[in-house]
Amino acid sequence: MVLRVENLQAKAHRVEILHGISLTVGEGEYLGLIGPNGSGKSTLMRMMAGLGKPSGGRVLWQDRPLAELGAQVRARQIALVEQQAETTDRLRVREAVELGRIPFLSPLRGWSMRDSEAVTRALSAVDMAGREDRLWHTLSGGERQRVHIARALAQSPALLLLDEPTNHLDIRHQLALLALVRSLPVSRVIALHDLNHAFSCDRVALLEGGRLKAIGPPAEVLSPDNLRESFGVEARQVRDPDGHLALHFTASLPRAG
Ligand SMILES: Nc1ncnc2c1ncn2[C@@H]1O[C@H](COP(=O)(O)OP(=O)(O)OP(=O)(O)O)[C@@H](O)[C@H]1O
Repeated sequence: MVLRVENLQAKAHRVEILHGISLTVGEGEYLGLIGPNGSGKSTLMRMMAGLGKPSGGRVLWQDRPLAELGAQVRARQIALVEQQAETTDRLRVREAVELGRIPFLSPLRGWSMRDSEAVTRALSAVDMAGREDRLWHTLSGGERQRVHIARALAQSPALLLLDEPTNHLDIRHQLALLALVRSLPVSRVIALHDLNHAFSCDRVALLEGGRLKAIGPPAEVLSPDNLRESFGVEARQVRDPDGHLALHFTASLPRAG
């Protein structure tokens, strides 16, 4: 296992947001994170990246408290793509992706071919290779999202944390991105709103009200009971002709109380 979250609690403005979450991320595992709006997915992602201080519990990276690792060491291991990540206006696409290599540079180790190759590979992976000279402010929302992901890929992390990475992306780029993420030989945690995408994860963690309600194989966690209780929808699992599971949503339920 690469990452262990132990009884994690987090507060914002004295209000408790995460209430004692415990889970692990295995080596090479693809873990989906689902839950309704405000259930704590982004907060948990940030804590897993070592950003933000827990109000209780801890996060361990390969059995060492994440808080004890220096920022540079952490950045060589863990990359986070946040939901509304922004960057400076005058940056070009390639420059934005080159930022992912900063954790590897030092006075003794300057920019090398290896760094350039990592940047080129990352740009191709997100289908932005032909647009590397474009200025940031001229990019569409989806193109910006792809550049952010390329920056994280250029970081060559052992753990990639993606907070709703398909936001802003058209369907072709959504599918291409999810196929890419699935194929990466590293540990990955991905927050998803499209629950059908969660079926391709190794395991799925369901958050509700800052608590871990369920974690396990997608078909178990995406059960009609869990979806009714956590999301307030009626849904059933169906198999397509190729044998893949998908959710069929039939109704949204009135709020209880
Ligand atoms: N800086 C903050 N100050 C106050 N409240 C916050 C802050 N950050 C998060 N929260 C609250 O914490 C809760 C969890 O937020 P979080 O963004 O982690 O949820 P989420 O599951 O990622 O939501 P979404 O699906 O809408 O992106 C929400 O109720 C949110 O309003």
